[in-house]
Amino acid sequence: MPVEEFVAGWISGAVGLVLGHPFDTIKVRLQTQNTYQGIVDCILKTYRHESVLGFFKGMSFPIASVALVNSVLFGVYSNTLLALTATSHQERRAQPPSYTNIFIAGCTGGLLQAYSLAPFDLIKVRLQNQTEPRMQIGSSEPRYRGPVHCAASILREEGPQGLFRGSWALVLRDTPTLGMYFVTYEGLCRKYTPEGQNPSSATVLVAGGFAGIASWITATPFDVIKSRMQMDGLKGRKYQGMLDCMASSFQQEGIRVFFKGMTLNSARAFPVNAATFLSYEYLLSLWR
Ligand SMILES: CN(C)C(=N)NCCC[C@H](N)C(=O)O
Repeated sequence: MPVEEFVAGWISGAVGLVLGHPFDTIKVRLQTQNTYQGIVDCILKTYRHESVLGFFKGMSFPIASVALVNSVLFGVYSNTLLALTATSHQERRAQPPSYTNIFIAGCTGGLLQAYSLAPFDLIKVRLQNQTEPRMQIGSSEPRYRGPVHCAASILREEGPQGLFRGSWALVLRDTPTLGMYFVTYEGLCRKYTPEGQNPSSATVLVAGGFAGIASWITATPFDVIKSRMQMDGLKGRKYQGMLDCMASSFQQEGIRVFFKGMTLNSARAFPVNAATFLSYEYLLSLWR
């Protein structure tokens, strides 16, 4: 089993994560709190109340976990393609796999990624939603003192299953959309690359960026439900389950609720995934 894909997936994921985290914090707050009037209002309030540090809340745990999560995604994707087509990453330019096989491999990577991501993502969302400014004498103490305290509190108060709250919505968000992510990336690379050659850096950047946008636009409805399910349980249970969360969100806020955070998801997706694919392809070319 080629391990380079796992390592390249880890490093490229970390690069993308740091670039995209401020967008992600604003998006999570807009999806789960109804106190903001829009993107600009949320950015201004976060900055005034919590300084620039507010945008980076909840980032330490994803940085630690991106090794696992992104290497699972890229490693499983590439090794599933190897099993389906008997071609390694290097051979795939000369013998391009079918889009059906790329889709199946992407969905498999997405499914396994979702399971490894679930507890880390839940802790990230809980920390991102803490709006108390850090280290100010006299200000109220945030509920969680950091990722480890957050994980321990969830385990104590909500049990081990509490760490997997929202994981069904996460699986539904990531499985089909990651199939689409790799199909879009490969499709654009092939369209703008002469046959048998490797795509240029510019092509990789653009194809990666658009793959990110396409997948995040389609992922947004389940992303909203996932974030709400993850916040449920903090102050008692509001939803009976995923379907109840979908129905009551729809009843209270209309169809618009499923598109909350879509603009930010798309704006974040381009730079994050352009950087992710560029570093992934670059690292694999170094080890060839
Ligand atoms: C639509 N979804 C869930 C994705 N495209 N996921 C792939 C993750 C890529 C990158 N780390 C990111 O956060 O955009």
